[in-house]
Amino acid sequence: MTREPQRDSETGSGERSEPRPIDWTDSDTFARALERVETREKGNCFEDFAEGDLLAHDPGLTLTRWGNESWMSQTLNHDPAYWRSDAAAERGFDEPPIHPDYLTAATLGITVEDLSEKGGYFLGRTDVRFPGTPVYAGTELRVESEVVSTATSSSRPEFGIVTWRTRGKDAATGEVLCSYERTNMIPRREPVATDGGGSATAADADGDEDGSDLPETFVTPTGGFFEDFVDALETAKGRDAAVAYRHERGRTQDDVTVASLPLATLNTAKQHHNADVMGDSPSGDIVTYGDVTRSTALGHARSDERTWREVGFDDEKFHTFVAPGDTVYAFTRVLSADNDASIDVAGTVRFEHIAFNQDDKPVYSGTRIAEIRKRTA
Ligand SMILES: C/C(=C\C(=O)SCCNC(=O)CCNC(=O)[C@H](O)C(C)(C)COP(=O)(O)OP(=O)(O)OC[C@H]1O[C@@H](n2cnc3c(N)ncnc32)[C@H](O)[C@@H]1OP(=O)(O)O)C(=O)O
Repeated sequence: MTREPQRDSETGSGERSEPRPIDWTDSDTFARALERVETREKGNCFEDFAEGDLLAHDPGLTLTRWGNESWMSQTLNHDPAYWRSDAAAERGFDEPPIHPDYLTAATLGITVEDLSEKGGYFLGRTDVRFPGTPVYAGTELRVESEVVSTATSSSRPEFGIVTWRTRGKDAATGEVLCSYERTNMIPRREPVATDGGGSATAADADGDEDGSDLPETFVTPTGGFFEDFVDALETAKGRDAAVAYRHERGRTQDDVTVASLPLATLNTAKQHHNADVMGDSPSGDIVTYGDVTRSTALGHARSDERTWREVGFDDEKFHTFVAPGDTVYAFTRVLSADNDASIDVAGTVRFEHIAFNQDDKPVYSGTRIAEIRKRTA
């Protein structure tokens, strides 16, 4: 069978001509080519975001038992209701559900490609709520974000600060399962002139560095039930005292926590899996996904309490990097305990949790509202 010769678009000769061969294995040739070609960039810069913009994120994710169990096991979250069907039934669940931590991490992971893949830093998050829980394995997640604000960073001219409101929805019903407001530092295409400001350090904000603004006494609850938190707060009341304690467990960061867990949530932030690029960054290495750090600290805290239900999280901040080899520990302060939970068998406790590293440096802080089981229930 004969075929019509295709016209060559460059020569018009009528003969098909292959592109000129290039020896890509010659390292000089290849290096010069890399210098001259354009890079097909990923992600958006600060200038690409404007207040009120709506973004529907393309990636979707089916929340699976495997994803949930990987996340929860690697971050030491062992609440039986998320692992055992009898414990789940006792808590009123049809089966072990998807944990709010994994739901939060998956909701955020899906957004990274559009919101923060360009780089920068996850600074903080607030108003994390779960209006649609319980969520079960098999639920398909769709996520959308709205730009709440954009601001110039006075201390870092090469970055801007962007806040988004994100909602993770059940793709089948449209019900909002998880929502929060998150703030990142995002690289600018063009640096701006700033006052060179620089904000106060944690030490400035917190008062004396030697800890002299600390209370005289720290009270530790005698157990993990709601009544134990009430009693400890009662003991501290009217004295120069706080209910605060550290948790014994630590989790050293490894390939699984630093790279595998974020990738399993479709989080494409190069911070977690591109050691080549991150070698030249301020951290000098890949860093742990903020949600892994936070879940790990919360896992340590939950191991010392009888959690009934997670209600929400506020004022979350990421203070410094966590890198492979670093160990994540946790410290908890109990802020209040009120008998106003959604169910009689539990009470509401508000905690402040600090994740810290092997050098006792805080890496994450945030407040948490959780319903804690009553001993008398
Ligand atoms: C997801 C995801 C990525 C990740 O998960 S990365 C891992 C988690 N995040 C981190 O490891 C970041 C840890 N933080 C740091 O290392 C430092 O905070 C950082 C980013 C190097 C900044 O250090 P600075 O000392 O420069 O910090 P400042 O406290 O002065 O903050 C710089 C400016 O940001 C403003 N800011 C800070 N926190 C918030 C906040 N929660 N909300 C709004 N604005 C905030 C602060 O006021 C400073 O503003 P200036 O105008 O003074 O510049 C992913 O990629 O999505």
